Amino acid sequence: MASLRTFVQSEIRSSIGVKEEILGMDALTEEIACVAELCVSVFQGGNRILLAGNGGSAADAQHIAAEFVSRFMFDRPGLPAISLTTDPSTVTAIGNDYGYENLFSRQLQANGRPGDLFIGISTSGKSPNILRGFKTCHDLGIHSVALTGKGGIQAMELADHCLMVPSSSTARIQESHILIGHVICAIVERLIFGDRERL
Ligand SMILES: O=C(CO)[C@@H](O)[C@H](O)[C@H](O)[C@H](O)COP(=O)(O)O
Ligand SMILES: [Zn+2]
Repeated sequence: MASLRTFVQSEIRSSIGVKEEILGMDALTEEIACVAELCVSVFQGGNRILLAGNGGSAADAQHIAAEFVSRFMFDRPGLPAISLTTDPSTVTAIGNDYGYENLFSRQLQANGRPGDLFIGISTSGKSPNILRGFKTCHDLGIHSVALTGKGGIQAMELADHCLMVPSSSTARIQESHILIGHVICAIVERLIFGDRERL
């Protein structure tokens, strides 16, 4: 059996490989920039960004919301973003009373407003609670963005924008999702608060 160090190196190589592939995809890198501009117009219009995901992607949703509300690269006023995964009372009440598949659609209906933006993160692109979230956005006039992987055709069809990482590995997709999230935060922060010359 190969040494553990060889395994570590091959995992790192595989993660870099997916990111190299994204780097070469003009349509995807263009779409990432386009989603960042959408985030700017949502915030400048006085609206909010709502994020959601399951498992590791729930952590990514919280992580990105925190970058907006607190800070990313430099000090500036907070931007309104909320992760729909972080309130155990809400999560357990909806899960228990309405079913897990309604977890995000119910919260979007309760707290989303027309002009807000929902970022649904699903590596498979098949999680029912995320897909229902996109449908609810459509009904309520909420913009929607899917962060997904190669299999995320349904998510791509339901969301207004889709950032599809060219991989079928959950871990590799998640690693690229957080990279994409950070790039979007960096662009949004600079476009709203200055420092444009560094873009
Ligand atoms: O973090 C990981 C695997 O890296 C897991 O917790 C993973 O997020 C969970 O299995 C999720 O339920 C997967 O959901 P999705 O990304 O397919 O929507
Ligand atoms: Zn994980």
